Amino acid sequence: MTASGSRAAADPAGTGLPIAGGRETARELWRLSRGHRLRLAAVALLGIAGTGIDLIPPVAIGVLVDRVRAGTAGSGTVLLVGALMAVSAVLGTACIAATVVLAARAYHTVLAALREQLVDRAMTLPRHLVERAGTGDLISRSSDDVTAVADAAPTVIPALSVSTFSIVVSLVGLAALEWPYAVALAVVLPVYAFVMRWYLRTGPRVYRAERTAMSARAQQILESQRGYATVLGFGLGTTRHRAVMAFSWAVAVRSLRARTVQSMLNARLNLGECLSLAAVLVVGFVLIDRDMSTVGAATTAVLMVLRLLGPVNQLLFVVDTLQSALASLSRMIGVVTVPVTDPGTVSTRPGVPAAVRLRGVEFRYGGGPPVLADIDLDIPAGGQLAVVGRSGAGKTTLAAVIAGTLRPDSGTVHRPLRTAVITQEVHVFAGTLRDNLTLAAPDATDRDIRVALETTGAAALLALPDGLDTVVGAGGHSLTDAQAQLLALARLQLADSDLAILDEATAEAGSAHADQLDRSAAAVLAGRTGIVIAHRLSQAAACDRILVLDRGRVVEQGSHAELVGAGGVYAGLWQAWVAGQQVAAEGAPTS
Ligand SMILES: Nc1ncnc2c1ncn2[C@@H]1O[C@H](COP(=O)(O)OP(=O)(O)OP(=O)(O)O)[C@@H](O)[C@H]1O
Repeated sequence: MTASGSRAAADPAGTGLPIAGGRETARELWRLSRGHRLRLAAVALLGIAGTGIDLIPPVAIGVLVDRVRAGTAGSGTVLLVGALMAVSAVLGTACIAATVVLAARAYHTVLAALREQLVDRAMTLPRHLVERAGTGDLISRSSDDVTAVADAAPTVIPALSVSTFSIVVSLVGLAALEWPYAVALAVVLPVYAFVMRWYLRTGPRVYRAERTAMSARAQQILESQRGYATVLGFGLGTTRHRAVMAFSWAVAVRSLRARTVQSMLNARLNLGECLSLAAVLVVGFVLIDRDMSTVGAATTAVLMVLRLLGPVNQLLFVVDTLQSALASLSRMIGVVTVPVTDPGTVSTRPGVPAAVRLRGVEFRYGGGPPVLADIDLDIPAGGQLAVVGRSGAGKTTLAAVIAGTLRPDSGTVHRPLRTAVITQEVHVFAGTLRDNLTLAAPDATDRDIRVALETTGAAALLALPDGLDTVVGAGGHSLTDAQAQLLALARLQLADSDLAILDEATAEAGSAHADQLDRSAAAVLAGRTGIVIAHRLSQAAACDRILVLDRGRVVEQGSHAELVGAGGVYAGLWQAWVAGQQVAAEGAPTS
């Protein structure tokens, strides 16, 4: 249990889910912004206009200073300057507010689309990928990372856009005033560039380490909860507690490092601020001394720089949150951009869409020994194959490889595009009986549902307290195992897939319901290609062909009669099963 979590922490790139690179993240964001690009152009225009208007007060104050010094400032001048400042404050604020609102609309929509895609993709990720990375990683990406990006967006995006516009517009304004002022500021800018460079090198690494540690901790807690019975059964409480403590401590250490880096950023920003003001003041003094600038112009320059310091600091300050959000964003996009399937290994057979064909299939769990080897298999459209074998022979793995939830390490799998699987763990979703039945057939009418229930011998489900409106699953009416199996079979009937894979679909049945479930399974399989992972050999006998697996290899193949006649492995299993049935019948109470 501990292994997967510690591997994810030690080597996130090797065993975790993929993390998108900078280019991939930018490409995906650009793709997601489709439909909002006009709005983004409006954001840019309004931002430039707003920050431009913001320069009016420094210029007006500079003019006022010069007039006062020259003794030409009357009450009219003061009133005019005041009016200009008031108008610019109203207009500038309106423009910036519109920029922020428009940008917020754009990022909320883009983030919602990204979150939707993340959930969609998370549901269909290849199982081997999730098993290797650990579910904790996936949960952390769809919770912690989504929260980190959603929390950061309202502060980062306005700060980023307003700061960028302010810097550009102020530099142009300073150059228009007297070019040496712009040069003085430009000379100090490398200090900020240095701070930014240091931060970009340190920040992402520190934040990624913090998030990875959080993922590993989530995985530990999740595994302790899932394996609660085992933990109690083997008295592993203290060991698990220590493991969770160790992973929590790793989070604390990395969080401390992240906060230290943040404090160092603050100190360097203060240094940049002092240098900027000093540079403009010195240049102003020299220019005034040589009659190249007025005191009013120097005042304007200092006010512009003071106005600029806020946005610059804000920009560098949010780089912190921006880095953290970008790290989360690249983890979210890493999931979204996992390729949907590997077309080279699992695909539909051209010309025979409902047939199944496997050639040279080999499968290993996590690089271990082969669990399936040299599997060649043909099921014609409409044919039905039973897979039998001892426990651990590889039957479930074969079903998952054919269904496409596991990808073979080598060989090819052709299967119908529309494939549905029923596993032993039938999940009843919280919701009405109707919702549960129409999961894979959202357009089905109540009439379709009734027909499917009758065909599969599950009409008894209609007798639940509120019929199709009965709320089942967590918090609702609880179904027996046999009822849940019937529901799954009726759901599969409604989905009307070309290939149905029943993996131990009747294994949970109590003996009283076994015959009913066998009949229901036969009704579902009628008219479509079917694969039955048969533990009850009566199911195998009803199929056209039987495939016998032993330690991942096909050891026999043929019809029931052929295999019984051949006297091999299947014949032995059949004799043992028939004998077991007779003993059970003799031991059964007579009525
Ligand atoms: N997730 C997994 N990781 C590693 N090994 C696994 C995993 N799942 C199954 N195995 C191993 O693969 C082999 C085949 O397992 P599989 O469940 O496919 O057999 P099976 O024939 O369906 O067994 P059963 O009838 O008991 O369900 C077994 O040795 C099993 O321990």
